[in-house]
Amino acid sequence: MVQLFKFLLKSTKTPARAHFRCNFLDTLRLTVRGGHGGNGLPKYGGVGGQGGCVYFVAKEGLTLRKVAQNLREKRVQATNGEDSSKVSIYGKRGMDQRIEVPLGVQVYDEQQQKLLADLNEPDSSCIVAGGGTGGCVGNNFIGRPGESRTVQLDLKLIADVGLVGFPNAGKSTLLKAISNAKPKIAAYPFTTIRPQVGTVEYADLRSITIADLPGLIEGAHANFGMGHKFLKHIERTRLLLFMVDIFGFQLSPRHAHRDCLSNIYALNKELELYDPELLEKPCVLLINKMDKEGAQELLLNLKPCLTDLNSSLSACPDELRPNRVIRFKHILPISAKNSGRINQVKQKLRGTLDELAEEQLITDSKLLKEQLKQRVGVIGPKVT
Ligand SMILES: Nc1nc2c(ncn2[C@@H]2O[C@H](COP(=O)(O)OP(=O)(O)OP(=O)(O)O)[C@@H](O)[C@H]2O)c(=O)[nH]1
Repeated sequence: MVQLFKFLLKSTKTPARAHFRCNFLDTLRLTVRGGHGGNGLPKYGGVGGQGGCVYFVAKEGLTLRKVAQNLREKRVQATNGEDSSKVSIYGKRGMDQRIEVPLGVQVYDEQQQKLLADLNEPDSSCIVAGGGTGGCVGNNFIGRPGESRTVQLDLKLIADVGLVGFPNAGKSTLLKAISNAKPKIAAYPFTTIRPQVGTVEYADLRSITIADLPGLIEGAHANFGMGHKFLKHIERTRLLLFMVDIFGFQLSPRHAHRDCLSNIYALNKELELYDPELLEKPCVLLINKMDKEGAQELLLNLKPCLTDLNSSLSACPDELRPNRVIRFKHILPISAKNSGRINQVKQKLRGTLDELAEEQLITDSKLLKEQLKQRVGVIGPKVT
């Protein structure tokens, strides 16, 4: 009986709505310190060992949560250099501290508000706290302290496609239908409370990654809802996939109902307010829930506006009107729930990404040719 009561009391202690707590960690603060330089030995001209340094290495498949679990104290210190001695005139160098961090991490110096490194290549590394120099003639044989700073690790997901849309548009349903991801789907807004990444596979064994970036609502730029907490992840995507509900969206009874066209402008505006450069990326628009009754009629009315979003801008409410309207490469009406036209979405995404890669290749080769020409101009025979 006592055991039963103990169990019941224990179970009531579990915080309510545990599934709402976001396990996704995308920032982490660490204090790092390089090792102190060892002291020299003036009598014999001995030099102290240099302090070890702290450095980060980017690794695929790691999460910031894992890093945080491994470094519970959030403090990393490299070991000190050894003092010079009669038996070892040159003191041993201190041991370096190697910290593996997830790929896509940006490292900021908290005090100086300065970007120290952008680790977006596998195995790329950066020294975040150098070791102090060992004692020698130059410093009166007194070892110097190592660098010390507080760094902020800011993780930005790297995905080919960024999926953006207001809550309940059907983003998770699409992600589930198109990729290997298993997101939670429900008929209420904010079901997805952290970014989800899925991989889409193609018959030629190539694959692309799609990140569902939730929490975007009208006014997110003014920090409404989750604000732009997750929108930062979009910066590293190559293609933006917008999704809207053909029937529009209403956040709550207190908010106005926005029709599909207003939602397209509202998404455009939110992204523009966050970073206008995002609108330079190739964009694809999906109009979802086409299986529902009345959807075809709505689409028919919407079609003239979709073909020229600029000319319909005058009908857009002032607060939603963007300065620059997105030019969508493709606009596809779909039904994510019934997998209607999902294959077409897959092909369009792949086609657009392939085109983008080709353009990049051409620009790169042009740049390379230009650099070669310049180099030949400097070291090659002079052309008269
Ligand atoms: N009829 C119909 N319903 C759909 C379709 N796609 C999604 N839904 C429904 O719309 C609701 C919301 O879908 P989600 O996939 O959770 O939407 P979401 O955009 O991920 O929503 P958040 O998690 O709030 O960001 C669910 O009840 C889905 O079953 C569709 O093509 N047709």
